[in-house]
Amino acid sequence: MTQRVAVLGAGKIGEALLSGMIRAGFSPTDLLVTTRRPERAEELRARHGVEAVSNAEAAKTADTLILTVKPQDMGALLDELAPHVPAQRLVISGAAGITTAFIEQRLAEGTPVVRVMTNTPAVVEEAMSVISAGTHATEKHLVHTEEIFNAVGKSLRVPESQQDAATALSGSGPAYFYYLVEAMIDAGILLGLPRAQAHDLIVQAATGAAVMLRDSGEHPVRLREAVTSPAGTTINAIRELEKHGVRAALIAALEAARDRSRELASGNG
Ligand SMILES: NC(=O)C1=CN([C@@H]2O[C@H](COP(=O)(O)OP(=O)(O)OC[C@H]3O[C@@H](n4cnc5c(N)ncnc54)[C@H](O)[C@@H]3O)[C@@H](O)[C@H]2O)C=CC1
Ligand SMILES: O=C(O)[C@@H]1CCC=N1
Repeated sequence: MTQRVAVLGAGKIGEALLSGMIRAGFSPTDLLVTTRRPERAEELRARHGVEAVSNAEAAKTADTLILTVKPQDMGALLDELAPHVPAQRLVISGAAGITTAFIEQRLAEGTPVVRVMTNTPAVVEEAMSVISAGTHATEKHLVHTEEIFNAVGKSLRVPESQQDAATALSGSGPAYFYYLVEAMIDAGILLGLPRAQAHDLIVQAATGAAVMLRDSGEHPVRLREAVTSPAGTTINAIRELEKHGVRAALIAALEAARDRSRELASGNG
């Protein structure tokens, strides 16, 4: 049986998911999107061949609803959807912080809800999507959610109590790496390299390091030790990183992201 999937609030994450699903073999005719602006709907139609409908129409006709609006917009969207979502529709939330309980309280009793935290590498099928079941979501609902999110990368099931931490690690994670790359490009400029060259050197170093982290089976400490020669260059850099508290800064940063995810649970921003 064909399953219709609707992406409600198709912005950056919604479109990344949509395009990944289509590349993975979902038919655009089985996909619906909703947007706030008509121009955005037209853009998505032109790029992906998907139909844009109202939120109420999506709720009535799709078997699975994926909500990819900002946490602060979730309450209003759920209020709009509530009269139209038939019992037993699978509702998947992709919003940071918003709990399955928040959604369950606003929809019909017994609605299966799944919470997912994915990330932007979905656009290159390298997402990490962290999945948790709400009160009424069954194994079948989790498997269906995995089918969707595995189209754009890897997935992992976790208890919902770990979602805020997962958001801090993998949801926001790409931003930390971009930030580090940006800072290292600046360092290249300081050392006298042209910007384009500094960019290429650091991006390739990052890509190589990422592939080794993923494929070598080695612990990151071992990989770093292999780069760090006695009385060599790398240890001088590491000493500066330690002196400036970079490890402690990263731990504090991720803790702050986790705390913000918890705050967003209220849906009030
Ligand atoms: N950007 C990221 O790296 C990640 C974002 N997320 C989560 O994904 C969600 C979306 O984030 P982005 O895609 O970055 O934001 P975005 O702003 O690009 O997309 C949200 C879209 O929802 C639309 N929208 C809002 N209310 C609507 C309504 N009532 N009906 C129809 N459309 C509506 C907005 O017009 C916008 O286009 C957020 O909840 C965020 O926490 C999750 C993982 C990573
Ligand atoms: O910054 C945010 O709130 C979203 C959620 C995870 C990544 N971006």
